[in-house]
Amino acid sequence: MYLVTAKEMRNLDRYTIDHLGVPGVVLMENAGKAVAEEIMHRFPEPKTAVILCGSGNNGGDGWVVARHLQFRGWKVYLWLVGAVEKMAPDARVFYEVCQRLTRIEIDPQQERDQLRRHLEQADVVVDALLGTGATGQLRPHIAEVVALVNQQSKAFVVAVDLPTGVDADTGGVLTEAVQADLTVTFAFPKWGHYLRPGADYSGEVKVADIGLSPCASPELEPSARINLPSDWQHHLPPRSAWAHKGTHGHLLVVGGSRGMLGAAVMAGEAAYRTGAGLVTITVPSSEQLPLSAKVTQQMVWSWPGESTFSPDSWQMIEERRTRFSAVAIGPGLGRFAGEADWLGELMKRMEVPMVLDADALNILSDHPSLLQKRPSPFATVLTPHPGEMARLLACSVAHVESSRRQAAGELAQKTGAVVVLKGRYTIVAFPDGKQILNLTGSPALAKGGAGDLLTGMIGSLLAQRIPLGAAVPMAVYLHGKAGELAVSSVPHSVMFSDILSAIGPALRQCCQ
Ligand SMILES: NC(=O)C1=CN([C@@H]2O[C@H](COP(=O)(O)OP(=O)(O)OC[C@H]3O[C@@H](n4cnc5c(N)ncnc54)[C@H](O)[C@@H]3O)[C@@H](O)[C@H]2O)[C@H](O)CC1
Ligand SMILES: [K+]
Repeated sequence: MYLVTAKEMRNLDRYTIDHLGVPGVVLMENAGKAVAEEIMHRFPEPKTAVILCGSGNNGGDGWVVARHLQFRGWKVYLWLVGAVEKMAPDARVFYEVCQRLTRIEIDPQQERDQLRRHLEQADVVVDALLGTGATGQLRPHIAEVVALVNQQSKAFVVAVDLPTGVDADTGGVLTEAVQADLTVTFAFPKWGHYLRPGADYSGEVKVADIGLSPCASPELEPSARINLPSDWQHHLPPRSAWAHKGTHGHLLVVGGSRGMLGAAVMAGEAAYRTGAGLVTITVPSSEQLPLSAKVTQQMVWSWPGESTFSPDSWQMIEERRTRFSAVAIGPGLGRFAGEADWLGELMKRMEVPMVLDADALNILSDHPSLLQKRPSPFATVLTPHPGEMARLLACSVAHVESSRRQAAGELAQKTGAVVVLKGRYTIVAFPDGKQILNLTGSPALAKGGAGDLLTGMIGSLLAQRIPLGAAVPMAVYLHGKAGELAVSSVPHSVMFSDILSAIGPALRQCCQ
């Protein structure tokens, strides 16, 4: 499923209407009917609705909603918040239909008390004021109505396409926004539904098919998609009875400096749970004994070094590096003298797909040119959380969080790496500009170790030679799904072991 900007949506709209010749009023009828049906699905018995319509096509959808509800016995209070003479032509068609059906309140400022009375009676409020056509700060007459809607607390608020006041592309709030319980959007979800604060105003998001062309042509193809198993599940076929431990790749996990062994162990365990045939963890030689006491299934390989990695010991890598089909660097890596040369040399010598996380990312922040050492065509995946992203982009965390889509895209295009910007609704950004938004996840993942698990899962699927474009979104989806399935009682008490145990059930749900 695509995830679109307002411009991409308009392009698809225009293609369907102008090129294919589907009348806009047909799309509008389908849109409004879809909203009415979602409302009646939640309220099977006729109730009272206040429907607030702007003068654009978002308002046009609102007139259609009003007609369908009224035909099904609802008491409908209809308000035009805008100027009739400025009404969009398609909207006008349905406005005039409603005029023949019922009284329409025209909203001059002095009618606020009447609007308050209607809102007090409402079981449902439909926000059809502004949709993807909103630009700039809300004009005062709209902002005042938004405030009135948010002041009432009884009604179930349904936003048409977008909550009025939410920017379709950034999720930013234009002055203020309607706090919706449900948003019914059309054809494809918009970025604003899943970027804060827009995500918080959208409530539950339902996508309605209104008969829009799925995708007109390559140049009209949106650049983003929602992460769905249907896009990659065929890359993880059932296991062959003839498989052996060498069949499913060998991941090398590099990390686990003194006091941080657990991170490397969690990454390694997650890699096995996600299907890797073999997993080796390499730690500084001083940590080999304690690590060996902590692990059973992972193999342990000691790297010369006292508590951290000795930067000049490449003999063994040359002897063993061809055993591995992917490498994950970072879980519990720590910082150490000579780190940049060490990481650069490792990135150069490991001619396999690589995932970099945690302190490997922090070293990169200080030495961005290290990425140029990566031999082509071997893929590199960076998995920053917002703090690491801020360091990589030399900006503030607040800036990253207020422009997640742009930040992830910028780093991917600048580095040529695949970027996984973690957080609620993780974004996977590819160097070619394509992006994937992931909707799975749970507050249970907001704990130490969750990132290490994801690193191991990405490394595991890369080690299994699953194509990059499938391996990364698959791991991100499964990680979030495991976080959901791990919650047996409350998210507060979930341990990494619960998430680890839930990887199998998540795989079964998505890939069998
Ligand atoms: N395929 C589809 O997605 C369909 C979508 N439909 C609906 O159409 C709107 C987009 O309609 P559009 O006319 O382009 O814009 P809006 O109605 O969202 O708003 C334009 C309207 O609002 C005024 N305005 C703009 N900015 C502001 C502001 N900051 N403050 C106040 N007023 C503002 C502007 O002057 C216009 O009057 C989409 O969201 C869907 O709901 C189609 O109905 C069906 C196909
Ligand atoms: K709206």
